[in-house]
Amino acid sequence: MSSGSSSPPPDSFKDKVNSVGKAFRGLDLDGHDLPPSPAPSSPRNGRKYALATELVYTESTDQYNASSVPIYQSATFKQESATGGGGEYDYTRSGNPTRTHLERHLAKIMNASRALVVSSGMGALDVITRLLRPGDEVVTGDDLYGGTNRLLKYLATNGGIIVHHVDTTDPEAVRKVLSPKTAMVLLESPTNPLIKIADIPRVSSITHAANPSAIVAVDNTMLSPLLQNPLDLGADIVYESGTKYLSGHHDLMAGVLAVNDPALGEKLYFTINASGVGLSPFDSWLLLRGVKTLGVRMEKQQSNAQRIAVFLESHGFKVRYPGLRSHPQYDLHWSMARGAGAVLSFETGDVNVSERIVESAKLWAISVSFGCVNSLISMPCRMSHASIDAKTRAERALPEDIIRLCVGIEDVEDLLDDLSRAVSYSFFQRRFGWVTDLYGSSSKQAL
Ligand SMILES: Cc1ncc(COP(=O)(O)O)c(C=O)c1O
Ligand SMILES: N[C@@H](CCSC[C@H](N)C(=O)O)C(=O)O
Repeated sequence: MSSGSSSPPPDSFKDKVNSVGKAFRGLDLDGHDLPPSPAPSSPRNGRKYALATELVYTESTDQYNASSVPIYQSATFKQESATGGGGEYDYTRSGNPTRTHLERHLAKIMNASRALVVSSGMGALDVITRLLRPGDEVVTGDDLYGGTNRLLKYLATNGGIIVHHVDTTDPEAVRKVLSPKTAMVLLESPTNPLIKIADIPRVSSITHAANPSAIVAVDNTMLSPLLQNPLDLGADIVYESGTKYLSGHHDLMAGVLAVNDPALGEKLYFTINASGVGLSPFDSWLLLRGVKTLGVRMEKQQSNAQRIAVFLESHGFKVRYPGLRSHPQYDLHWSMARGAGAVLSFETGDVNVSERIVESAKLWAISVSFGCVNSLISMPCRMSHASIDAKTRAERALPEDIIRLCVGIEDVEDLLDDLSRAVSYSFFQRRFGWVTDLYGSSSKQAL
């Protein structure tokens, strides 16, 4: 149902689900939904195997060859002398063996010479923004995660940084605001939640041409290193929220930064040590454990997401997902990435209907975040992006009725069945408001 439409979707949702299901099982959707040739992964930094293998494979550094790297739950490390002689570590804020093991593993997967892990995705962005000085200019998107927007707004208000929000799907729009004062271009691709795609190679090259010292930083949270490696596409820094796909179970908060320039890596490390945001040993261990299953999780999450996107689109909804040919930047996306991820959004044309859908779905938890094994449903304008004020949301054309789905690894028929019932019920309710108890009486808690 595209924005503004008022007619409800067809009644026989379950039948439609089944017919879409049959078609998809045969992967017979006129080639619409399979990428022609996904961007290749370019193995570097000693990687010997395919990425899915490298995710699992880690060299043991443990004296007992433990299969699972130990959690060095120690704040301090004894030294051999008072004059600085001693081991590699002195204090966990400065470095910890469990964290180092994770960082080396991530550097390999992210095609980086150095990766660093911190206490959250926002912590990673904060470390990056410490590279800025008052008077510097930042160019970024007009669709951004709400927390990113909030931190940039804070820096613009309190830190003397000038922030330009432009449509980063248009490299010319970026070029127009570049100046000798541009210190950073900050991209999300795909964006959260409008799933807009930036041409990372093009934006990187025009940025570096305009100002060789400007840094291109890319937030890769929406895809993970399994599906896209921005450092290979011209970016100087890639960062992501490890809270999402990398960990995959919503049981920790983490942020990851990766670079290929050693001097830049040192600057970032300096801030992490100076400000004390390095990831704890236990969370480092948990994240390492999560990363090992990224390949299988992502495979299932993406195939589920594809089915759901096709289903919604086949019922007339405006669906934003780079796995659909209808995505306006489908070819660009697949020239940079090896998958579409498992986050999609769609509009209903009516905020109340959207709210009803979100609240009626039982299997889909109403929750912020994404990349987790269980499926989530949310209304960004009320939740993850509520910190962007309503006026700004309207100026940036963020639809109030937009629903974001973050698809997990459940049985896809269950997900489709639950979603289609929630959708049918909500449109039915809008049309015949006097029927109140057909479906909504069983709350999520009843599950
Ligand atoms: C695209 C994106 N970047 C960064 C973040 C920040 O990550 P974290 O919640 O781990 O701080 C989030 C979500 O929170 C996000 O969606
Ligand atoms: N209350 C939090 C909301 C976190 S949103 C998390 C995630 N990035 C998402 O997009 O769902 C906040 O204000 O930061």
